[in-house]
Amino acid sequence: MIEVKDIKKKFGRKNVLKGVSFTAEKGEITCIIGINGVGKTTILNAIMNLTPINGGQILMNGETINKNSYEKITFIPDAITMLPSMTIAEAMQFMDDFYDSWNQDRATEILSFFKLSKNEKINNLSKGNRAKVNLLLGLALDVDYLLMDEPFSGIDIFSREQIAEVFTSHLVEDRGVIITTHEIGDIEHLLDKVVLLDEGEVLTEFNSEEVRETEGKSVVDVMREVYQK
Ligand SMILES: Nc1ncnc2c1ncn2[C@@H]1O[C@H](COP(=O)(O)OP(=O)(O)OP(=O)(O)O)[C@@H](O)[C@H]1O
Repeated sequence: MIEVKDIKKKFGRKNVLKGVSFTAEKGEITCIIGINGVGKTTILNAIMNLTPINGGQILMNGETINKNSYEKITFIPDAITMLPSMTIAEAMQFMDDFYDSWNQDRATEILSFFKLSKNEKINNLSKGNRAKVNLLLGLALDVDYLLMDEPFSGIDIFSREQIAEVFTSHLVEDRGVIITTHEIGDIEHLLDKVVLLDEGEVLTEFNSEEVRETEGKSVVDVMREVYQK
């Protein structure tokens, strides 16, 4: 489990995170929802130790997150970080050379699932296909936790549907996934847990299935209630 406990982050005088807490379990998809600029990426960066925090704690399996923990987590940013002149095959080779946890069989499986041709240059890919390659490069690592920044943002409905399918497949089964989004749209059914952020604070954290069963409410219903207060 990843536990984010009362983390605080300031940029200059701006209090971006004012004491954010939530947990993300293995085998579940946790979604951090909030409008643009609310601090979603900052939370992921804090978990990855890419930005120093001004207070609070981040634990993984009960221990303060540390160098060893990062062998079990991967961060998939919202845009591909490989050189655009690389082919997909070259990007995969790069990952293979760089990471012990790279799983070539899984990469090949995702490649064919997305119907991507590995000789295509990243530069020449559509936005949707670039998002898929980005996802592939993260998903093919054998790690317990995947952090994904806006994996559905700005891509067409067909690519969204294909990416959504991956989230319900064995490719993420048993792993803990944290995704961020500012629009819940058609991904609601994928989520186990929802964390609603506003003005640097968590407004509520809930299990979407539970709320659906016990209160008959969708995630969007809860969002309307909480944000329109
Ligand atoms: N390195 C930085 N220096 C100064 N301010 C920053 C820095 N990084 C982020 N911020 C500010 O912190 C706030 C939160 O940014 P963040 O990128 O975490 O938001 P977000 O919720 O992920 O937004 P989006 O949905 O647009 O990606 C914003 O106001 C942003 O301008």
